[in-house]
Amino acid sequence: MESGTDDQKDDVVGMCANCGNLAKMRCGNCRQAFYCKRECQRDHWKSLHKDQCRPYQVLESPELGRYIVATRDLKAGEVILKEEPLVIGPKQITEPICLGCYKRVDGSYRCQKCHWPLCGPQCEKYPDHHPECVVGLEIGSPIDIANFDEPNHFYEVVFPLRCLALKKKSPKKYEQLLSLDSHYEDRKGTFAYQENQKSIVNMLRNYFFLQQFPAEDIDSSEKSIHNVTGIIDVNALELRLGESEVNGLYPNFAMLEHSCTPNTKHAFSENRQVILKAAVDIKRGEHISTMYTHILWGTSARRDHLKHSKYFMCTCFRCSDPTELGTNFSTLRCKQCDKGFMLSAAPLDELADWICTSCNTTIKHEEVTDINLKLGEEVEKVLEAPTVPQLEDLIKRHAGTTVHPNHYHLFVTRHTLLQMYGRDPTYANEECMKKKERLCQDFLKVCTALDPGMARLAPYAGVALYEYHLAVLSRARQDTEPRPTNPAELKKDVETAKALLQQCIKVLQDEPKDQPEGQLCHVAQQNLAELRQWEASLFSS
Ligand SMILES: C[S@@+](CC[C@H](N)C(=O)[O-])C[C@H]1O[C@@H](n2cnc3c(N)ncnc32)[C@H](O)[C@@H]1O
Repeated sequence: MESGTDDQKDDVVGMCANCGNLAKMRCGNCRQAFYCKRECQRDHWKSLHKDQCRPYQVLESPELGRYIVATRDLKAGEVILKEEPLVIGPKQITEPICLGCYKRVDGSYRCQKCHWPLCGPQCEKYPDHHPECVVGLEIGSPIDIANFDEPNHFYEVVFPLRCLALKKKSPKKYEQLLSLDSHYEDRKGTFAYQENQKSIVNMLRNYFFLQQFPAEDIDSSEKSIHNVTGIIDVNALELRLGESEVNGLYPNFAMLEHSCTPNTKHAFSENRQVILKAAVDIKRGEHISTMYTHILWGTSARRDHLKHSKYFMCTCFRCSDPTELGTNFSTLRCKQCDKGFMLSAAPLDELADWICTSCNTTIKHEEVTDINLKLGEEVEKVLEAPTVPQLEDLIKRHAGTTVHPNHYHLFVTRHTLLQMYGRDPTYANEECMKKKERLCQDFLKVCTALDPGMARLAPYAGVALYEYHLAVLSRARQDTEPRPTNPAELKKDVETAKALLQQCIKVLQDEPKDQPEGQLCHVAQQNLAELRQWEASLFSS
């Protein structure tokens, strides 16, 4: 059914998309197509517009290249885009997986034609597997995989090969793929380029003899292969499947620009369509963004990652603000005075000094990098086999002397600690549960400041909301034996626990059902039903 016409009246007129007459009405969904009358809209919807109607348009600027803006106001949760992948395949570094269904393999079955490990005969038939099967079959080079527990370098060629094979299989898709940004010139001579030369370009050309295939079927020049690996690195999306992670290229999604406070989130359907939703309300004309890097990294780590993997320096609102939206996610303590904090004097200049907010002492950026590296190493070591006393000690020591309590290295440490209180009976007493509650509150405040729409922090916030409800409930349960001493307080706690579970479910509802976050959402739903029953039994008479 076609979308309605736009009720928002403005004075803009255009040409009817159906008959070419002067028109004042617009399609209510995209606000781009004009119509002179309802019948024209209906006819145009059926003939063309149904496949083209979308609430955004692609624009271009010298700073961003192509990017996307909303053509009408979008509500949080609204679907902006649904799209099939052009091509899908293993990530560059992966343990051996089936090239048909992407489950882990143990080597007990090999494709009868090409000898790539698969799950069984049924997976030989998947069209995804066709390109490497044809190449393997024609050339007969051995697929020499013996260890099935560690990443294997053979898989590095599969995704680029599948991209190159589109030339013959689907020239239109190949054209779409080649229209994506590869940053070929920026990549030339870089470490990634040199590594790809060995592991992908030489492998495809010399081991799989790609040049022997007709040029009209497959591009096998060094430049073409590098170009395709650049397109993958710059544009591919990661899909988490049950047993593995794979990459997919989605050409419309690839037009989204990066922001460190993205206004969209995305998920994948069972048939691997990407579904992009607004994470917050987006106004007409606003840029629509996603996030290419890690939201829980500090500014210099994020910008460095974007510079080396996506070839641009981020200048977004969060990167430009030395306090990172008031969270102090990268802030250090001043070693000269005991009250000041050190912030970058110019966060968009990676070489800038850092300056104390209280005594104006400055330090060099190298010293900041050094402090972060050392703290990162310490945190990583403790998180290998964390205990409550170790985590408490680490946070107390560093929050008191080295970094701001919200510093990103301590933030992930807190996320582990808030889950540990209450699990181990030694750390489940009243005092520990109070600490758990406070930790969850502080953690969620930072989550909300960094990512108001929970575009990326949903898994973290979902866990914190769930743990917070556990802390509140543990207090509530203490007051029920043999009968509530303070029914008003008890009621308040039960209400709070219910609200936290509801929020947890809302935050996690789009998470994949086969991943821990999706499973936690299910547990929270069950807990909420049980809690309602308990509440009814408590206050029934
Ligand atoms: C996935 S592509 C996005 C589409 C791309 N602009 C195009 O025209 O094909 C990623 C590339 O877009 C550019 N880009 C994306 N977000 C940006 C941002 N916030 N600032 C500057 N450049 C950005 C960078 O060149 C980046 O490597």
